[in-house]
Amino acid sequence: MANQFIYNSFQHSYAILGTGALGGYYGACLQKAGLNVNFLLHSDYEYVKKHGLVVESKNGDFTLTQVQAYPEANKMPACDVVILALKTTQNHLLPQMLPHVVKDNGVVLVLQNGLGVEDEVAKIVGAERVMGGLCFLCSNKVAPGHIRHLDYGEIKIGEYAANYQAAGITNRMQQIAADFELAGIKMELAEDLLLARWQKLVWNIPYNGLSVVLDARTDELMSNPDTRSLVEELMWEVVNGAKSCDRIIPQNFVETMLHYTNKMKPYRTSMKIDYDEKRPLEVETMFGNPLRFAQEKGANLPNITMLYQQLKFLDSRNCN
Ligand SMILES: NC(=O)C1=CN([C@@H]2O[C@H](COP(=O)(O)OP(=O)(O)OC[C@H]3O[C@@H](n4cnc5c(N)ncnc54)[C@H](OP(=O)(O)O)[C@@H]3O)[C@@H](O)[C@H]2O)C=CC1
Ligand SMILES: CC(C)(CO)C(=O)C(=O)O
Repeated sequence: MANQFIYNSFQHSYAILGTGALGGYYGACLQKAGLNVNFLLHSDYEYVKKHGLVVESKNGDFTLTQVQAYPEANKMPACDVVILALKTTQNHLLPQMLPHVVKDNGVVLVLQNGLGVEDEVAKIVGAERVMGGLCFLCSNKVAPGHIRHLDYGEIKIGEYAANYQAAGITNRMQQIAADFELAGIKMELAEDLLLARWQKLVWNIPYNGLSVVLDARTDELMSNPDTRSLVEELMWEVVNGAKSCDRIIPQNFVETMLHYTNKMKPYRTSMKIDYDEKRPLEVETMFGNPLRFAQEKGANLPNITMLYQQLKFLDSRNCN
């Protein structure tokens, strides 16, 4: 809902850990709106330091000729909000990166896909300094310092509490949402982060997984009756996984996700892009962790288990 949040005159400082498709897009939008944003770069640090960031977007292209770019997290200033936008396959770096870059009263906002990352981050910075967010975004990094935003962009954020207990709506969530809304990003507040994460998996588990295993785009998976029914079966298994964790995904949610994907432009999922580029897949956070959460509650998810095993095989062969 546009302008839902009253803007607080105190503006947060932001750190973007991972200036790629997602972090580069949201970070650039925040800077363009006048916020203080610090970017952690990797392979294109020198390039971005010199030339800035280019964003091609369906909402209008823009260039930031100067950005506060850093080659290492421990050279960044401590910030109010640290946006975690690395691929989850790089999360082993977090114990070195996070303690320095988040202020004592700051917060790490995990914008990665999957499940269970907030638990890991809480072990490093404490549960009271963790929030999560689900991004309904189609964006790619297409060249050094060059982000292409293809579609959507809404973010649903939720507070984290130990063991993913529902934590309700807080003042700081509203303040962060106000910053993003100022930057033109549509925001939603979730009372229950675990439910929101399971709901996002209703999309990610079938499409990210099948796109790799079957070498297919979303439109191909939807137009063939066999794969269309496989997608739906996987979605219902995710709904069952959520149920095992006492989270009820409404019946019509599966229909909504199928309809949403039918309306999407043909899309190569991020996992498929990673596979094609021979990068490691986010298989543990997107498949392994949801399976482990459900298994701990005694639930058996056979189709997702099979997809997980196939993806692990493909991933290990692809990266060797
Ligand atoms: N892209 C999208 O539309 C969406 C993405 N997501 C999720 O967001 C997360 C990020 O994905 P996405 O932005 O697509 O991924 P990208 O690969 O585009 O971005 C990740 C960035 O992290 C950087 N990076 C890698 N290693 C390091 C390091 N050691 N130090 C600093 N930076 C590093 C990479 O730099 P370099 O390239 O130079 O190595 C890259 O720019 C994932 O969990 C994804 O599933 C969720 C919804 C939509
Ligand atoms: C559904 C989609 C494609 C965009 O909202 C997405 O969330 C993803 O690629 O992870």
